[in-house]
Amino acid sequence: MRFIQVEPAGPLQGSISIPGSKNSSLALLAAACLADGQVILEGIPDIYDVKVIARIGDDIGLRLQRMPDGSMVIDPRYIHSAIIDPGKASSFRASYYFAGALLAKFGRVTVGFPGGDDFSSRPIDQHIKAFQALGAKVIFHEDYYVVEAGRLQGADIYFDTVTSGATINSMLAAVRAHGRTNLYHAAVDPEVVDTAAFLNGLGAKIYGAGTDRIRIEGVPYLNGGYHTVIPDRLVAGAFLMAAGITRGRVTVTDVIPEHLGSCISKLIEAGLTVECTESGITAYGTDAIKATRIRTSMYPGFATDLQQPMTALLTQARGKSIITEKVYPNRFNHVPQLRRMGAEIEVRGESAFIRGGRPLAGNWVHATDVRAGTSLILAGLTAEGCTRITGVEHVERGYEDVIGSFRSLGARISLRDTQHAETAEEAAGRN
Ligand SMILES: CC(=O)N[C@H]1[C@@H](OP(=O)(O)OP(=O)(O)OC[C@H]2O[C@@H](n3ccc(=O)[nH]c3=O)[C@H](O)[C@@H]2O)O[C@H](CO)[C@@H](O)[C@@H]1O
Ligand SMILES: C=C(OP(=O)(O)O)C(=O)O
Repeated sequence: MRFIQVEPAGPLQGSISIPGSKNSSLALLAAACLADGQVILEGIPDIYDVKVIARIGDDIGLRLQRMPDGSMVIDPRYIHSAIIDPGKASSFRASYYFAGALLAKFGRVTVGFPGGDDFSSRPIDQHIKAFQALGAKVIFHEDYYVVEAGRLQGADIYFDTVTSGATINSMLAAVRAHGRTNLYHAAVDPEVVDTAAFLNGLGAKIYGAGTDRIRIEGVPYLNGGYHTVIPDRLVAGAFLMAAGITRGRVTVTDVIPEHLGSCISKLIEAGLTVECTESGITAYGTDAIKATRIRTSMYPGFATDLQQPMTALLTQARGKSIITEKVYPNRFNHVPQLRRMGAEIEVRGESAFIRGGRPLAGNWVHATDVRAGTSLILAGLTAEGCTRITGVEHVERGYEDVIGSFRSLGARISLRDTQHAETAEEAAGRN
């Protein structure tokens, strides 16, 4: 069994370039299916979820090629099937985008139910409602669903809740529908804006992305094109928090600081000094991290995906912090693991009450999901002794070269295997 080993190494220092956003990339790769020509995407991270999409591509005829410069060339012209294998679909969340993206071209799409991080119920009722509003019929089976439509017809769609996934999926389905679609109560996340920008670059007519009302005028075809994915604000935020928990100094480069507005503001509230340039952010840790209160919400609020590393940081803040999880009220799987390291955290309802300022101690802990993994790595960076984190596959869903990145900042972190409890470097040295 693989595990990540983290040992104390003092303050993290240095600068790190942030890869493309996981959540945007997953939407863009599915959106590329809508094109009628070749697409080049720059900045797609090398993560597990992207590898699964490549395997889905092999099944359905979507050609994906990683070039030596890291860009991805995607050719959707040879797609011959709109059946997404349930096993592959359920191994990540964003498989639902294939439903929206393939519907207009094929008229019938079969997709397994979405997987991804399992921290509570994650309904897709708003995706279904949008497909139905556009004239599609949705049929549910035990481990997959079928969406079919003779011809998609533009419609007015009022979301019952703000959802980035359903907003993006509705854009995908509506972009080649007949006539106008209006999305009301739409999510304003950067990933929504990025997907709209990509599609508009191919010739789509999407207006208002980034506001809560998006208008889409359907077009009969889309060209090929080129696009660079936005940087991963969630990876960037976690590195800034790592500066905080180790009392170090970390600069994240190639980011869009505006995407991290609520995160930066909370880090300052917690006592960190944060400096921004046009495309970089530097966080300076402090010996006196302050307790604070967080309520997660959809963008531009404090992201639920940054809640877990922030929980780790607040274990080191003197006093009582309260984190209230409004997006996924049960998303506290990291808390029992942090408690195994000595953190004093109590979860009541949708809130975690943290009595901070206690030293943490290394232990065997399990990453139940991608951000739980980051939370535990951060905790391990400040803990006494050795922290060993299992569930590496979850971390790999969201982070490209997590080991190399933290090491470049001075962390003592390695990927190991219980079967051969030595690192690749140690093995190389031995031979
Ligand atoms: C692949 C991807 O991009 N994942 C992100 C996406 O997930 P995901 O797309 O699943 O999240 P959404 O933005 O859709 O969810 C936001 C809220 O809407 C609710 N909801 C959503 C859809 C629906 O049909 N019905 C419904 O009630 C959810 O339960 C949640 O409370 O946004 C989440 C919220 O920022 C992030 O944590 C995930 O990292
Ligand atoms: C919840 C997350 O991912 P997914 O929606 O892909 O499960 C995440 O990235 O934190």
